[in-house]
Amino acid sequence: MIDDSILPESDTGALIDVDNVSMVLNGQCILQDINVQITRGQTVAVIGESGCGKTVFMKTLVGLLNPTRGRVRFDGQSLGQMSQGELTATRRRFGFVFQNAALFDSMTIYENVAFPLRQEKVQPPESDVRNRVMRHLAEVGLPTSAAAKRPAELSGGMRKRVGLARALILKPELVVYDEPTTGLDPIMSDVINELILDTRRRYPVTSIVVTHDMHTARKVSDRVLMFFPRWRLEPDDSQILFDGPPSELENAPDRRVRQFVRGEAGERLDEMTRQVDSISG
Ligand SMILES: Nc1ncnc2c1ncn2[C@@H]1O[C@H](COP(=O)(O)OP(=O)(O)OP(=O)(O)O)[C@@H](O)[C@H]1O
Repeated sequence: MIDDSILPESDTGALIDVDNVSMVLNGQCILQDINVQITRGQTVAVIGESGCGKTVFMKTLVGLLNPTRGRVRFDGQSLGQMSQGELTATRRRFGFVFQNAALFDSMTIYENVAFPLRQEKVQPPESDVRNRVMRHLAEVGLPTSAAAKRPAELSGGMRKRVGLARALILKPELVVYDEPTTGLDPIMSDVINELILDTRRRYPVTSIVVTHDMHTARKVSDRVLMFFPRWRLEPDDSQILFDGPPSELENAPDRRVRQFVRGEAGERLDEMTRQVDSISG
Protein backbone atom coordinates (compact mmCIF):
# COMPACT_ATOMS: atom_id res chain seq x y z
CA MET A 1 0.00 0.00 0.00
CA ILE A 2 1.35 3.44 -0.80
CA ASP A 3 1.68 6.15 1.83
CA ASP A 4 -1.19 8.51 0.99
CA SER A 5 0.39 11.32 3.02
CA ILE A 6 2.61 11.96 0.02
CA LEU A 7 -0.37 12.62 -2.23
CA PRO A 8 -1.06 16.32 -2.76
CA GLU A 9 -3.88 17.84 -0.70
CA SER A 10 -6.76 19.06 -2.88
CA ASP A 11 -9.91 19.26 -0.85
CA THR A 12 -12.85 19.02 -3.26
CA GLY A 13 -15.38 20.16 -0.66
CA ALA A 14 -17.22 16.85 -1.02
CA LEU A 15 -18.33 14.99 2.10
CA ILE A 16 -16.79 11.84 0.61
CA ASP A 17 -13.95 12.02 -1.84
CA VAL A 18 -12.84 8.74 -3.40
CA ASP A 19 -9.58 9.68 -5.01
CA ASN A 20 -8.13 7.27 -7.57
CA VAL A 21 -8.89 4.20 -5.49
CA SER A 22 -7.84 0.70 -6.53
CA MET A 23 -8.35 -2.47 -4.56
CA VAL A 24 -6.63 -5.79 -5.08
CA LEU A 25 -7.93 -8.71 -3.01
CA ASN A 26 -6.34 -12.15 -3.13
CA GLY A 27 -4.37 -11.07 -6.18
CA GLN A 28 -7.51 -10.03 -8.07
CA CYS A 29 -8.15 -6.42 -9.02
CA ILE A 30 -11.67 -5.67 -7.79
CA LEU A 31 -11.67 -1.88 -8.09
CA GLN A 32 -9.46 0.15 -10.39
CA ASP A 33 -8.92 3.91 -10.53
CA ILE A 34 -12.23 4.85 -8.97
CA ASN A 35 -12.88 8.58 -8.63
CA VAL A 36 -16.15 9.63 -7.01
CA GLN A 37 -17.11 12.72 -5.05
CA ILE A 38 -20.29 12.66 -3.00
CA THR A 39 -21.68 15.93 -1.72
CA ARG A 40 -23.51 16.37 1.56
CA GLY A 41 -27.18 15.48 1.34
CA GLN A 42 -26.90 13.29 -1.76
CA THR A 43 -28.52 9.86 -1.89
CA VAL A 44 -26.39 7.65 -4.12
CA ALA A 45 -27.54 4.23 -5.28
CA VAL A 46 -24.74 1.80 -6.14
CA ILE A 47 -25.85 -0.83 -8.65
CA GLY A 48 -24.19 -3.44 -10.83
CA GLU A 49 -24.18 -7.19 -11.33
CA SER A 50 -23.22 -9.60 -8.58
CA GLY A 51 -19.51 -9.61 -7.85
CA CYS A 52 -18.74 -6.27 -9.56
CA GLY A 53 -17.40 -4.80 -6.31
CA LYS A 54 -20.30 -2.82 -4.83
CA THR A 55 -19.72 -4.11 -1.30
CA VAL A 56 -15.95 -3.69 -1.55
CA PHE A 57 -16.56 -0.09 -2.71
CA MET A 58 -18.95 0.54 0.17
CA LYS A 59 -16.55 -0.94 2.74
CA THR A 60 -13.71 1.17 1.34
CA LEU A 61 -15.84 4.31 1.64
CA VAL A 62 -16.32 3.81 5.37
CA GLY A 63 -12.78 2.65 6.13
CA LEU A 64 -13.63 -1.01 6.76
CA LEU A 65 -11.19 -1.88 3.96
CA ASN A 66 -8.03 0.06 3.11
CA PRO A 67 -7.53 0.70 -0.59
CA THR A 68 -4.46 -0.81 -2.19
CA ARG A 69 -3.91 2.51 -3.96
CA GLY A 70 -5.45 5.99 -3.68
CA ARG A 71 -7.38 7.38 -0.74
CA VAL A 72 -10.81 8.08 0.64
CA ARG A 73 -11.47 11.32 2.46
CA PHE A 74 -14.44 11.95 4.69
CA ASP A 75 -15.17 15.61 5.37
CA GLY A 76 -11.69 16.51 4.11
CA GLN A 77 -9.78 13.99 6.24
CA SER A 78 -8.07 10.97 4.76
CA LEU A 79 -9.35 7.77 6.42
CA GLY A 80 -6.00 6.07 5.71
CA GLN A 81 -4.13 8.64 7.76
CA MET A 82 -6.35 8.44 10.82
CA SER A 83 -5.30 6.76 14.04
CA GLN A 84 -7.55 3.92 15.27
CA GLY A 85 -9.14 6.37 17.73
CA GLU A 86 -9.84 8.95 15.02
CA LEU A 87 -11.28 6.27 12.75
CA THR A 88 -13.57 5.03 15.52
CA ALA A 89 -14.70 8.61 16.21
CA THR A 90 -15.33 9.19 12.49
CA ARG A 91 -17.31 5.94 12.20
CA ARG A 92 -19.63 7.26 14.88
CA ARG A 93 -20.72 9.77 12.26
CA PHE A 94 -21.87 6.85 10.07
CA GLY A 95 -24.98 4.72 10.38
CA PHE A 96 -25.06 1.21 8.93
CA VAL A 97 -28.19 -0.59 7.83
CA PHE A 98 -27.13 -4.17 7.17
CA GLN A 99 -28.79 -6.56 4.75
CA ASN A 100 -29.91 -8.97 7.48
CA ALA A 101 -30.54 -6.13 10.00
CA ALA A 102 -27.72 -7.64 12.18
CA LEU A 103 -29.66 -7.29 15.42
CA PHE A 104 -28.48 -8.82 18.69
CA ASP A 105 -30.77 -11.82 19.17
CA SER A 106 -30.42 -11.93 22.94
CA MET A 107 -31.41 -8.28 23.40
CA THR A 108 -34.84 -6.74 23.29
CA ILE A 109 -35.72 -4.38 20.45
CA TYR A 110 -35.44 -1.53 22.95
CA GLU A 111 -31.87 -2.51 23.85
CA ASN A 112 -30.94 -3.08 20.20
CA VAL A 113 -32.01 0.46 19.27
CA ALA A 114 -30.43 1.92 22.44
CA PHE A 115 -27.15 0.10 21.75
CA PRO A 116 -25.30 3.01 20.02
CA LEU A 117 -26.26 5.31 22.91
CA ARG A 118 -24.82 2.80 25.40
CA GLN A 119 -21.46 3.11 23.61
CA GLU A 120 -21.30 6.87 24.16
CA LYS A 121 -18.49 8.07 26.44
CA VAL A 122 -20.98 10.12 28.46
CA GLN A 123 -24.09 8.05 29.09
CA PRO A 124 -27.33 10.00 28.59
CA PRO A 125 -29.90 9.66 31.40
CA GLU A 126 -32.23 6.65 30.98
CA SER A 127 -35.25 8.94 30.49
CA ASP A 128 -33.46 10.49 27.52
CA VAL A 129 -32.52 7.04 26.14
CA ARG A 130 -36.16 5.93 26.47
CA ASN A 131 -37.48 9.04 24.69
CA ARG A 132 -35.06 8.64 21.84
CA VAL A 133 -35.59 4.89 21.41
CA MET A 134 -39.39 5.23 21.45
CA ARG A 135 -39.30 8.19 19.06
CA HIS A 136 -37.09 6.32 16.60
CA LEU A 137 -39.26 3.21 16.78
CA ALA A 138 -42.31 5.37 16.07
CA GLU A 139 -40.53 7.06 13.15
CA VAL A 140 -40.00 3.70 11.46
CA GLY A 141 -43.64 2.80 12.10
CA LEU A 142 -43.16 0.24 14.89
CA PRO A 143 -45.66 0.08 17.75
CA THR A 144 -44.59 0.71 21.35
CA SER A 145 -45.31 -2.95 22.10
CA ALA A 146 -42.40 -3.99 19.82
CA ALA A 147 -39.87 -2.52 22.27
CA ALA A 148 -40.08 -5.44 24.72
CA LYS A 149 -39.88 -8.13 22.03
CA ARG A 150 -36.82 -9.96 20.77
CA PRO A 151 -35.75 -9.94 17.10
CA ALA A 152 -36.92 -13.56 16.55
CA GLU A 153 -40.49 -12.48 17.36
CA LEU A 154 -40.58 -9.93 14.51
CA SER A 155 -41.04 -10.30 10.76
CA GLY A 156 -38.13 -9.62 8.37
CA GLY A 157 -39.59 -6.23 7.44
CA MET A 158 -39.97 -5.23 11.09
CA ARG A 159 -36.39 -6.29 11.81
CA LYS A 160 -35.15 -4.14 8.94
CA ARG A 161 -37.05 -1.20 10.42
CA VAL A 162 -35.44 -1.83 13.81
CA GLY A 163 -32.05 -1.84 12.05
CA LEU A 164 -32.93 1.52 10.50
CA ALA A 165 -34.01 2.98 13.86
CA ARG A 166 -30.72 1.83 15.41
CA ALA A 167 -28.69 3.27 12.53
CA LEU A 168 -30.36 6.66 12.86
CA ILE A 169 -30.38 7.09 16.63
CA LEU A 170 -27.08 9.01 16.68
CA LYS A 171 -28.24 11.23 13.77
CA PRO A 172 -25.39 10.11 11.49
CA GLU A 173 -24.12 12.35 8.72
CA LEU A 174 -23.72 9.35 6.44
CA VAL A 175 -26.01 6.32 6.29
CA VAL A 176 -24.95 3.23 4.36
CA TYR A 177 -27.74 0.87 3.36
CA ASP A 178 -26.65 -2.59 2.26
CA GLU A 179 -29.42 -4.21 0.21
CA PRO A 180 -32.17 -2.57 2.29
CA THR A 181 -35.07 -4.30 0.51
CA THR A 182 -33.64 -7.76 -0.24
CA GLY A 183 -36.00 -10.52 0.86
CA LEU A 184 -38.99 -8.23 1.39
CA ASP A 185 -42.33 -8.30 -0.41
CA PRO A 186 -43.04 -5.34 -2.75
CA ILE A 187 -45.18 -3.51 -0.19
CA MET A 188 -42.65 -3.85 2.63
CA SER A 189 -39.88 -2.86 0.18
CA ASP A 190 -41.79 0.31 -0.53
CA VAL A 191 -42.22 0.98 3.19
CA ILE A 192 -38.41 0.85 3.51
CA ASN A 193 -38.00 3.09 0.44
CA GLU A 194 -40.38 5.62 1.98
CA LEU A 195 -38.45 5.50 5.26
CA ILE A 196 -35.20 6.21 3.42
CA LEU A 197 -36.85 9.19 1.71
CA ASP A 198 -38.45 10.32 4.95
CA THR A 199 -35.09 10.27 6.75
CA ARG A 200 -33.65 12.52 4.05
CA ARG A 201 -36.62 14.88 4.35
CA ARG A 202 -36.14 15.15 8.10
CA TYR A 203 -32.46 16.08 8.01
CA PRO A 204 -29.66 16.55 5.47
CA VAL A 205 -28.20 13.05 5.75
CA THR A 206 -25.97 11.71 2.99
CA SER A 207 -26.86 8.16 1.95
CA ILE A 208 -25.25 5.33 0.03
CA VAL A 209 -27.66 2.59 -1.00
CA VAL A 210 -26.13 -0.62 -2.34
CA THR A 211 -28.96 -2.40 -4.09
CA HIS A 212 -30.08 -4.89 -6.72
CA ASP A 213 -33.58 -3.47 -6.55
CA MET A 214 -34.02 -1.09 -9.47
CA HIS A 215 -37.29 0.20 -8.03
CA THR A 216 -35.39 1.26 -4.89
CA ALA A 217 -32.55 2.79 -6.90
CA ARG A 218 -35.01 4.83 -8.97
CA LYS A 219 -37.21 5.86 -6.10
CA VAL A 220 -34.80 6.88 -3.35
CA SER A 221 -31.68 8.13 -5.11
CA ASP A 222 -30.77 11.35 -6.81
CA ARG A 223 -27.68 9.79 -8.29
CA VAL A 224 -26.87 6.28 -9.49
CA LEU A 225 -23.41 4.74 -9.88
CA MET A 226 -23.28 1.55 -11.92
CA PHE A 227 -20.17 -0.58 -11.51
CA PHE A 228 -19.00 -3.29 -13.90
CA PRO A 229 -16.74 -6.23 -13.02
CA ARG A 230 -13.16 -5.11 -13.60
CA TRP A 231 -12.14 -8.45 -15.12
CA ARG A 232 -14.68 -8.09 -17.92
CA LEU A 233 -13.39 -4.67 -19.05
CA GLU A 234 -10.57 -3.60 -21.32
CA PRO A 235 -7.60 -2.08 -19.43
CA ASP A 236 -8.50 1.53 -20.29
CA ASP A 237 -12.26 1.24 -19.75
CA SER A 238 -13.87 3.04 -16.82
CA GLN A 239 -15.28 0.66 -14.23
CA ILE A 240 -18.18 3.01 -13.55
CA LEU A 241 -20.46 2.64 -16.56
CA PHE A 242 -23.05 5.14 -15.40
CA ASP A 243 -22.96 8.12 -13.07
CA GLY A 244 -26.06 10.26 -13.25
CA PRO A 245 -29.65 10.77 -12.18
CA PRO A 246 -31.92 7.69 -12.18
CA SER A 247 -34.19 9.33 -14.78
CA GLU A 248 -31.38 8.92 -17.35
CA LEU A 249 -30.77 5.21 -16.75
CA GLU A 250 -33.27 3.97 -19.33
CA ASN A 251 -31.61 5.94 -22.12
CA ALA A 252 -28.02 5.63 -20.96
CA PRO A 253 -25.58 5.69 -23.88
CA ASP A 254 -23.93 2.44 -22.75
CA ARG A 255 -25.90 -0.61 -23.89
CA ARG A 256 -24.74 -2.60 -20.85
CA VAL A 257 -26.41 -0.09 -18.55
CA ARG A 258 -29.70 -0.22 -20.45
CA GLN A 259 -29.63 -4.03 -20.43
CA PHE A 260 -28.91 -4.13 -16.72
CA VAL A 261 -31.70 -1.79 -15.71
CA ARG A 262 -34.17 -3.60 -17.97
CA GLY A 263 -33.05 -6.95 -16.58
CA GLU A 264 -31.97 -8.30 -19.98
CA ALA A 265 -29.24 -10.94 -19.95
CA GLY A 266 -28.15 -10.04 -23.50
CA GLU A 267 -24.70 -11.32 -24.43
CA ARG A 268 -24.04 -12.23 -20.77
CA LEU A 269 -26.07 -15.38 -21.37
CA ASP A 270 -23.87 -16.32 -24.37
CA GLU A 271 -20.74 -15.57 -22.32
CA MET A 272 -21.89 -17.83 -19.50
CA THR A 273 -22.86 -20.59 -21.91
CA ARG A 274 -19.40 -20.39 -23.49
CA GLN A 275 -17.80 -20.57 -20.01
CA VAL A 276 -19.82 -23.68 -19.14
CA ASP A 277 -18.95 -25.24 -22.52
CA SER A 278 -15.23 -24.60 -22.02
CA ILE A 279 -15.34 -26.10 -18.48
CA SER A 280 -17.26 -29.20 -19.58
CA GLY A 281 -14.77 -29.74 -22.32
N1 LIG B 1 -12.41 -9.77 1.84
C1 LIG B 1 -12.27 -10.26 0.61
N2 LIG B 1 -11.19 -10.98 0.25
C2 LIG B 1 -11.02 -11.45 -0.99
N3 LIG B 1 -11.90 -11.23 -2.00
C3 LIG B 1 -13.00 -10.52 -1.72
C4 LIG B 1 -13.26 -10.00 -0.39
N4 LIG B 1 -14.43 -9.32 -0.43
C5 LIG B 1 -14.89 -9.44 -1.70
N5 LIG B 1 -14.04 -10.14 -2.46
C6 LIG B 1 -14.20 -10.44 -3.89
O1 LIG B 1 -14.42 -9.20 -4.55
C7 LIG B 1 -15.37 -9.35 -5.62
C8 LIG B 1 -16.46 -8.32 -5.46
O2 LIG B 1 -17.22 -8.66 -4.29
P1 LIG B 1 -18.39 -7.73 -3.75
O3 LIG B 1 -18.92 -8.41 -2.53
O4 LIG B 1 -17.92 -6.33 -3.60
O5 LIG B 1 -19.44 -7.81 -4.94
P2 LIG B 1 -20.90 -7.22 -5.00
O6 LIG B 1 -20.97 -6.39 -6.25
O7 LIG B 1 -21.24 -6.54 -3.73
O8 LIG B 1 -21.74 -8.55 -5.19
P3 LIG B 1 -23.21 -8.95 -4.70
O9 LIG B 1 -24.14 -8.10 -5.48
O10 LIG B 1 -23.33 -10.38 -5.08
O11 LIG B 1 -23.26 -8.72 -3.22
C9 LIG B 1 -15.83 -10.80 -5.56
O12 LIG B 1 -15.10 -11.51 -6.54
C10 LIG B 1 -15.46 -11.25 -4.17
O13 LIG B 1 -15.17 -12.63 -4.16
